[in-house]
This record gives sequence, structure tokens and C-alpha cells, in this order.
Amino acid sequence: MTTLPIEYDDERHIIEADQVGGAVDPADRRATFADVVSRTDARRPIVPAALRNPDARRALVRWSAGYGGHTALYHLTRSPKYAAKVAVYAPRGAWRASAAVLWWAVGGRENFQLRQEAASKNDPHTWQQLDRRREKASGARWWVVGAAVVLLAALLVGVEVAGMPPVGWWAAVVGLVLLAAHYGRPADKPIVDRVTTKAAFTKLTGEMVRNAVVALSIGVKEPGQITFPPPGIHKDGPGWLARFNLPGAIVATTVLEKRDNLAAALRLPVDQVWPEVGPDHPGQVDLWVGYQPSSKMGQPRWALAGDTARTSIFEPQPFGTDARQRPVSTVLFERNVLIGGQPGSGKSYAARTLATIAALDPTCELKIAEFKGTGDFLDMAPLCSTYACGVDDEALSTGRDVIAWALAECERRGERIKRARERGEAPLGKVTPELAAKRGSGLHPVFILLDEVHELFLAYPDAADMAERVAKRGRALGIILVLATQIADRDSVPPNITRCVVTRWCLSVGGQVENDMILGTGAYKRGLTATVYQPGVDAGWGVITGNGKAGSVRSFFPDPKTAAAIVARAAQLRGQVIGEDVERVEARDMLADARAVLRPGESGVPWAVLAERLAELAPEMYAGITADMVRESLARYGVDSQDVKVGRKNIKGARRTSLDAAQQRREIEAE
Ligand SMILES: Nc1ncnc2c1ncn2[C@@H]1O[C@H](COP(=O)(O)OP(=O)(O)OP(=O)(O)O)[C@@H](O)[C@H]1O
Repeated sequence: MTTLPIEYDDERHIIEADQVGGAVDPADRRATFADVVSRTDARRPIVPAALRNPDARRALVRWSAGYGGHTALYHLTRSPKYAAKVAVYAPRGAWRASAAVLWWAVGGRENFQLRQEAASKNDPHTWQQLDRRREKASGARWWVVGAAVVLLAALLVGVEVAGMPPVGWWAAVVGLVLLAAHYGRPADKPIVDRVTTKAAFTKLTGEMVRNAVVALSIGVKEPGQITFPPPGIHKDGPGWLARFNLPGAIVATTVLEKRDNLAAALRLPVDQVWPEVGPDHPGQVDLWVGYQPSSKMGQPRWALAGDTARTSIFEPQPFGTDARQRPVSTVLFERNVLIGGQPGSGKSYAARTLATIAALDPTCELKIAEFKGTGDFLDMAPLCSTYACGVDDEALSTGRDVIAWALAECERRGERIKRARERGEAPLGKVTPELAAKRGSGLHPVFILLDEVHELFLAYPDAADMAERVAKRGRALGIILVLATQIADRDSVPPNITRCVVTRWCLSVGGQVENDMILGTGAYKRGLTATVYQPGVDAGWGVITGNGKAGSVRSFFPDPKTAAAIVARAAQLRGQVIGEDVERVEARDMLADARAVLRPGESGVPWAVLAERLAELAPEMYAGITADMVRESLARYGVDSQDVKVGRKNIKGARRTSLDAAQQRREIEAE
């Protein structure tokens, strides 16, 4: 610490300023011309956010038309009642108005209280003095009233002479009658009834936001600590956007985590309040508040429902809308998707939006297996090279064959990509749009959709192992896997699959556990909560992660006619079914295979070696299998991971005794 003595004249004291360390702030200087011309401040857009894109404009018009139409009809149906009220109140109002003018003209109010006091005190002298004052004031007022009457009469005559049509007179009379009725009605009895039963949310104000954030107890003590950068609170789509900065080091996610409390503080339903991290820094919040809860809003038109729609899985395509009614898009290539939610949450239709994107890409092969058995995708069956529906053995084994085919296809495609790379056609070692479109390249995109996939995994545990490998290997090879399930617990959908699927869409779920099973541990705490949605009512709404910014998305839901038109358009684009049906793949038994690859005299084998041997034995089934996958698959049969001697070292693997014991257990159970 240094003490800086500063010299002043005699009348001043010496001030000792404390300074810690050296000077760090840049010296103040005037702005130069160069500073001014190089300013890059963000300019505020000329067109307001609510009118900037066609969807927002349509939403505003739709809302205004809906609201205006309802209000007009409401009042129209009650017009006889209003007419009766007007008939009663208008004469009363006319009388009140005339009396008020007269009372003013005679100066009735002039020192009224004083005169009353003088009268009560029996003081005629004072009373007369006060009354003379009243008379004096009143004299001039009669002139004003007289002049006003003459002016009015002259105006009426003038208007008549100028040729006012009768409708004009009627309009003036109606206006006067309504004015009189308004003046004559009792203060607590409005002439028109209220259109809404509760106070409709019409405007988000800075005060509401500040008070709500202070009430969250996240460290904001004073409402004034919240600042709103330009353009302040404004309309954005069908709602209001408030962008605000939190004070100090408080991050926006603390507000997101308390979305429920924020909604409570604003006195609004949770799905009307949508906080997000703002664009400028982590302490900025973009709070969007809809005019209505999102579950009650309509949905903009889906671009893929157009007559000329055509997609490419390599480009972003819309599949849903967010809370602000903005389309949400995804690039299907290199993407695997897990869709979860309770019955009636809209999983099948959500999966269908992705299938629609694939269907409208004429190079993409479709394979769909639905294990609900209600034929949600039946209309798409003619577009599919493989289609299965039901929970019978045939449908389930077809589902398994699809995965086995995909795994074998990964192997074949790996070879094809290698050759393409050698030719310089696949520099990054993955499928490109050109390769995918090239006839005979064998690298066209494949879209595999398995609805209610837990049925398949429960019936064929090995299908789950294969699906995991397809999810891992197929991405770069143009194989897209979409899994929809009601239950995502470890028995129904193994965690390994959930882990390697990046895009997860959680529709309505019952609680935090289910929410996190689909979206990943900690999602609920980070504010990604699909529990706010109710099945049926909020069908199609869900929280999506791994597709850009995490947030709420509602799937597009075309009506049956539009859905049929989309399928017809896809059929027209394709001309023929792309790809071939899967062949029946011989079911393999990993336990038996593991025992078969043990060499005579071997007491055990490390997991990595076992994985290699299995891949050699049946490449169509085990290609790409890893040591961990083999360990986890065999653990289901009760095979332990034990030390196996390799040379002088002990390495974890499967022992013959453990494999045999597992086989015996199985045989006993089968009996
Ligand atoms: N985006 C949406 N908008 C409006 N309604 C929807 C939407 N998606 C689905 N629905 C409605 O929800 C109902 C249930 O949808 P769906 O069959 O996809 O649910 P699910 O989760 O697959 O149900 P289950 O588990 O019982 O099979 C549909 O019949 C439809 O009426």
C-alpha cells in the first residue's frame, strides 16, 4: 500500500489516498473521430419483433382476429340487454347533465359550505354577504351558458344548411344518448358486461418482472438492481419479451431453475412463462411471456405440408414449434433421437414429424416398426422398404431383423466409405449429400423408426445391444435411428443406448425420475422439466436437448387430410420404394457363441479378446462390438467379470466356469 502526499495551500488538509497496487484503469480520453466511425453498436431493428417474420405476423393477426371476433360476438348477443339499460340510464343522464349545468350557472357550489355554516349559526349578515358573492359569480356564468346555447344552435343550423345526411343526425343522436346513458348509470353498474371472467394478461411491465425476480430470492435484493437493455420490454410473436440483466455475478440459469416460482410470482401458469439465457452474457435473461399458456395456443402452418415440399436430411428441416411459435428445425443426418413420454403424450406423432422429413427426401430409405400395434404409421407403409406393426412374434422378430440388418449395413458401408475415401469422394470418412444421392453408391440415407421400442428390447435383449452399436457406428454412415418409448428405465431401454443418443425429446412425464431418465441426470434441476405438460391436453409438447439450444418444442400435428397429402407427395417424389426389405437374420445367442469361441484348455478369456472372436465368428451380428458391450450383455445372463490370467498378468474377462454356470442356470429355468 502506498501513501500519496498531495500538496495544497494552508487551509487545506493533506489527504492520504490509499492505493492498492499500481494504476490499472485506462486513462480517460475524449472520443476521437476514429472511435465514432468505428462504432459497432447493435442497431435496433426498424420493424418491431412481432411483425418481423410471417409466422409472427400471422400469429398476431390470428390472435387479434380471435380476440376481436369473440368480443364482438359476445357484445352482439347481449345487445338487447344493453339497449334496455341505455333506455333507463339515458334520461337519467340527460337530467343529471342539465341539472349540473344549471347548478353551475346559478353558482350553487360557490361557497356552499360557508353559507350552510352561516345559516346553521343563524348569522344572516354573513350569509347575505356570501350570497351576494355567489350572485356575482353566477351572473357571468349565465352569459356563458347563453352563449354556448346560441353557438350550439348556430352550429346545428350550419350543419343542416351544409346538408348533413339523416344518418349523420342519427349518429349524433345515438352518440348523445350513449353519452347520457354513461353519465346516468350508477358508478358500479357498467352498461356492457365483461368479456373475460378473470383479469386477462395483456401486458408485461418492468415492475412485474423486477418484483417477480426479487421474490425468487436468488440474491437480487432491490427491484432497481434489474436493468433492461434496449429495446426494453416489447411484443415478440404472440407474447412479450423482457430482456434483463441480473446484478453482479448471478447467472441466468438460477432464474431458469426457478421457473415455477417465477410463474407464481407473475401470477401466471407455468407454460405461459418462458425464461431463457439471453444472448449477450450468462447473467442476461430473455423472459418471454405469452398472451396465453402455450398449451392453449394454435400452431403455425408446417412448411413441409406445402404442395411442393421436398427435404434433404442433410439440411435443417422444421419438425415442431417452440413456445414463441417459431419453427424448430433439425438436421437428421448424423442424428439419433430418443423420444420418451407417458401414454398419450404424443410420442408417435412426434416421431412421425421426423419420419415425414425423411419421407420427403427421395433418397432416404424408410424402415418403420411400431410395437403399439395400432397402425399409427400404416399410411407410410407403402413408402417403407420394411414395415412391421404389432406386438406379436412376427412384428418383434422383424424389428430385431431391422436392427441386425442395420448393423450388418454399417459393416458394408464402412467398406464402401473406405473405398470412396480412396477415390477422394469422402474426404471426412462419412457420407456426403453427393455420395448419398449417387445411384449404386450403396450409401443412401436410411431412416429407422422403432415406436414403443421397449417391447422389442424386452423380447430380444440382444436387439438392444445391436441398437447401441448401430447408434454409435451408423451416424456417420447415413443410418438414422429414432426410438420412441413410454418407459426409459434401465430394463426397458438400456442406459448405454440412452447415453449414445444425443438428441432426446421428452414429452409429458409423471415425475423427475422419468424426466431425467430420458433427458439425462440433472436435467430436471437445470430447468428442463417435461413434467409441466399433461398427457392429452398438452400432447405433442416436450423438452428437447441435443438439437441446438435445449428448450420446449411441440411437434407439428397436421390434420388427417394434410397428413395424407404429405404421404402422397412423398410417394410422388420417390416413384418407387427405396431399398430392400430385410432378410430374416438367424437369431444368435451370445452366451452360446461366447462358449463356442473359447478354445480347448482355456479357462477364460479377456473381454477384448472375446469381442474380437465374436466379431470373427458372426460379423453380420457382432461387427464393431466392444469389450464393454460384451461384458454388459453377458452380465444379463449372470456372467461375472473376473480375473483371467494372460501370461503373468490378470486381466478382467469371462471365465469358462462362469459361462457354464450361466448356461446351466438357463437350462434349469427353461425346464
Ligand atoms: N402435436 C400435437 N398437437 C396436438 N395434439 C397432438 C399432438 N401430438 C399428438 N396429439 C394428440 O395426442 C394423441 C396421442 O398421441 P400419440 O398416439 O402420439 O401418443 P403416444 O404418446 O404415442 O401414446 P401411447 O403411448 O398411448 O401410444 C393423438 O391421438 C393426438 O390426438
